[in-house]
Amino acid sequence: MSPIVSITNLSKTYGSGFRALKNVSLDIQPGEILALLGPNGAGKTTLISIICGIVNASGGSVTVDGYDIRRDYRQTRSRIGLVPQELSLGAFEKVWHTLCFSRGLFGKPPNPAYIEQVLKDLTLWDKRNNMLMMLSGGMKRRVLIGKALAHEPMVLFLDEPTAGVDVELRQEMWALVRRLRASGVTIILTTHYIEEAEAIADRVGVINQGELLLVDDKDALMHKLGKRQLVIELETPLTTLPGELAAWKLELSEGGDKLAYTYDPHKAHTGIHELLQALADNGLVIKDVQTTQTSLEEIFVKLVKGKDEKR
Ligand SMILES: Nc1ncnc2c1ncn2[C@@H]1O[C@H](COP(=O)(O)OP(=O)(O)OP(=O)(O)O)[C@@H](O)[C@H]1O
Repeated sequence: MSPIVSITNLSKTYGSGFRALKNVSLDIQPGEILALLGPNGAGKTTLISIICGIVNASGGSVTVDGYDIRRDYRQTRSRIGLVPQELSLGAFEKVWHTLCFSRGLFGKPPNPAYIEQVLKDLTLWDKRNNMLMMLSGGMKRRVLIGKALAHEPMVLFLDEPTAGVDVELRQEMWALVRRLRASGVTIILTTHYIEEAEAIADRVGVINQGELLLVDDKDALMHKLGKRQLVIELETPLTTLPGELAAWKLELSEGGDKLAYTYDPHKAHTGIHELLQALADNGLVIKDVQTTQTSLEEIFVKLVKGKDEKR
């Protein structure tokens, strides 16, 4: 399948001389949800802004559905919907009119049935005649999504869709993103929230200081870099580990009451069965057991930190 967005060696140096993007290359496949994860100032918005034609690249190229963003700007822009970070909506405009107007800007003929569907999908239908200033923050955010969808784009960019949004609304937004994907829209979102990437992305790209450190399938990333730990709580704390347990490379907690065994859950043989047997053979009585999985957050922090330390 050809990528819907293809980014090749993209660079951006702002007028101040600051290099916000350094040779970024990335292919985005139709129908996927890609999360671009990175700390403040990593270059995420710059990347999106270049693809949407708001910022000019200093080098490299981008195609959308096979069209070049510079040469075929109108073709590419009409295929893209952008939901910006900031709420930038007129106060007195009505919801329905906002979406219809936005559609018109792209030269698309009116399609009330489509706009109705978008508003229903965004659960804004009963607010269609409300002025924007009468809406809650969460509703305004959904109007921004509706505006971005009004011209039927193939690719939707969401810049920090849930920044400053409460937990309930965040879950609602995630469900909405999934529904949009199911309707065939490719979604690229930027986020600081690792749990957001973990919850909805098919692939995760990590950006730091203008560089794309990696892009990988979310599950593969967790699989490759994630580790699982079995934490065993003992009835009686230990001062030292019995030599017979050396093979498991256990970590003994400070108080001596917990043993941590790190293993690969994807291996046919994890060694847990033998470990439990060896504990019993050494007269160690287990009080409790617990398993923990490295989160995407830990993986992300390790990646970004590792890169910073090399500088
Ligand atoms: N117009 C500009 N002129 C100069 N530097 C800029 C300009 N716009 C952005 N930058 C710088 O480029 C870097 C990347 O900014 P960008 O907004 O792309 O980051 P981001 O990853 O989206 O950050 P955040 O998560 O905080 O939104 C930052 O250091 C920023 O200060």
